[in-house]
Amino acid sequence: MLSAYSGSAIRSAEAPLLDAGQGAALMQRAAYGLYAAAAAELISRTGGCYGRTAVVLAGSGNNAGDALFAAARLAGRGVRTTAVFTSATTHPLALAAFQRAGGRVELLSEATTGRLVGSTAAADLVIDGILGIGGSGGLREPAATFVRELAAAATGVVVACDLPSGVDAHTGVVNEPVLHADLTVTFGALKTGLLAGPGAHAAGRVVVVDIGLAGSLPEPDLFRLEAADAAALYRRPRPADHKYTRGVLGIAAGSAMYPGAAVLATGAALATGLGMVRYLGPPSVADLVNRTHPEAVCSQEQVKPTHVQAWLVGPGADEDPDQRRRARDAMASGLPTVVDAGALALLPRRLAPQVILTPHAGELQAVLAKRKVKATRRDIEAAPTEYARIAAELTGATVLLKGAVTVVASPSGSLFSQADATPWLATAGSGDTLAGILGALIATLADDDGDAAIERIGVPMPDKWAAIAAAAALLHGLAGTRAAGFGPIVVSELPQHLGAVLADLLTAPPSRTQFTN
Ligand SMILES: NC(=O)C1=CN([C@@H]2O[C@H](COP(=O)(O)OP(=O)(O)OC[C@H]3O[C@@H](n4cnc5c(N)ncnc54)[C@H](OP(=O)(O)O)[C@@H]3O)[C@@H](O)[C@H]2O)[C@@H](O)CC1
Ligand SMILES: [K+]
Repeated sequence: MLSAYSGSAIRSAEAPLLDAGQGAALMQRAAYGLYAAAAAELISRTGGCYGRTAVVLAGSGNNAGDALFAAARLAGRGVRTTAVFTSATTHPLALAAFQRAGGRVELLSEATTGRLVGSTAAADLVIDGILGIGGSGGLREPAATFVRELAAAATGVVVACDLPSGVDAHTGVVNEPVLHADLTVTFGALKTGLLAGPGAHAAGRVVVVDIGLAGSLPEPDLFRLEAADAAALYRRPRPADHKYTRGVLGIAAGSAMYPGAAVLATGAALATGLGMVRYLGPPSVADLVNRTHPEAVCSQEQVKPTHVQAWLVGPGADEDPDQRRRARDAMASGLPTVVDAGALALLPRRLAPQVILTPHAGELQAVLAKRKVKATRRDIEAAPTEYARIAAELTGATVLLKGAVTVVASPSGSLFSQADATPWLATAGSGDTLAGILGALIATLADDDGDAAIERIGVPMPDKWAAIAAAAALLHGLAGTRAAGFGPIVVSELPQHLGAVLADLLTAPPSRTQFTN
């Protein structure tokens, strides 16, 4: 599991080391890590270092200090380095080291912007050292115009120092213009803004350089599950199991108008693996589910007499009054329940953490509007962690906000983010399969064995449902990525790919990694 921290958490972890006079040593560790990663990137893209060109974009603070010390080391390997200063002052010792190593200096101004955009775009490597965790809001002029024009040009490889300048370290909000990085080299620990929101896309691949903060870090601000965590969380069948001990999921999905949603959710739940799916819905849809998935037990029952460990309600349920009643009863049942699509319009005032809402940004907008929180869809897409957290707080439910990076907020305040999906998954029916996967996971992990699995992966118990939701997003993303390897995704085929993903995960547990996005 990856853990990420806000900028202020990193600052407080650094504080005792700075008080002990280790500031310069911290910067040297950061600069060496940046140099080594940038050199490796340059070599892999251009075949070497000697004679290549690099431009460092340098601001006024320690972020520029890291970047200039790293550039001085690159100059020592024969890289022709230039620093473009966006402000009249900078880190004096780093500037001196950079100039001693032969680096050239340019000052950005209105008059020099056009020329410097041209020379920076032509360089083999650009290191973005304008702002780090000391930045607030968007870039100021003249840096803003320079970066806007540079971002529109084709550049060599872009390496961000600590984080892309203009990305909010805490929320991942991108204050445009931001130079998107191919690689972000971040110091001490992952920053929340590199794993969440649009910041995750601006950061590219992320490498963490250990500068010795590990012992001083507080509780993480955000988690990301890795494939190894999903494998550790997954409940494998045991010799003494029968269909009722493995977990039964009740699905009240689909309607005469949208029967396919029931088929997709059922198929995904079955492919995830569980004891049984009980399907409740109109006869015509039950008939279709029976024909496509004969192992599902179909009926027109209501929620109350149905024996299940968990519920999935909402996909394709439309205005069907029986399905609406089932959705309301499932939410009131006290059982773990996935609430998707149409059922999101039926939420009672207050829910519990084992109820997991799975909106996209538009649906979350409607959920929030009913609770007097005004936000446009764009606001939510720009700051998904903030709005998911507000929704979890206001409803008491766990909230999985679907998006390019999926965010899960626990009503305890914890956050997860998963970036396993491929854009190919943005297609009708995809959400129904995610709901089915999540439904199967909550049905199989509802009991004490589920609690033990949560302990095994090191997640605090109040965040059990959020972690399971994150695991569902991860499995859905991996299955989608695998499916997209064969071209555009046909969602009804996703369960087959999910089966293959699970087979790999469960037979050869994947190794853990420090690289993300
Ligand atoms: N602490 C340590 O020892 C270590 C720190 N490390 C490194 O230091 C980085 C943090 O450095 P930092 O604190 O100096 O801030 P930094 O991000 O360089 O910003 C500089 C200044 O920019 C200004 N500014 C703010 N917003 C702005 C805007 N929108 N547009 C333009 N300017 C803006 C603001 O000054 P202002 O002009 O507002 O007075 C601010 O003070 C960290 O990310 C890591 O790389 C590592 O080496 C490990 C050891
Ligand atoms: K930066």
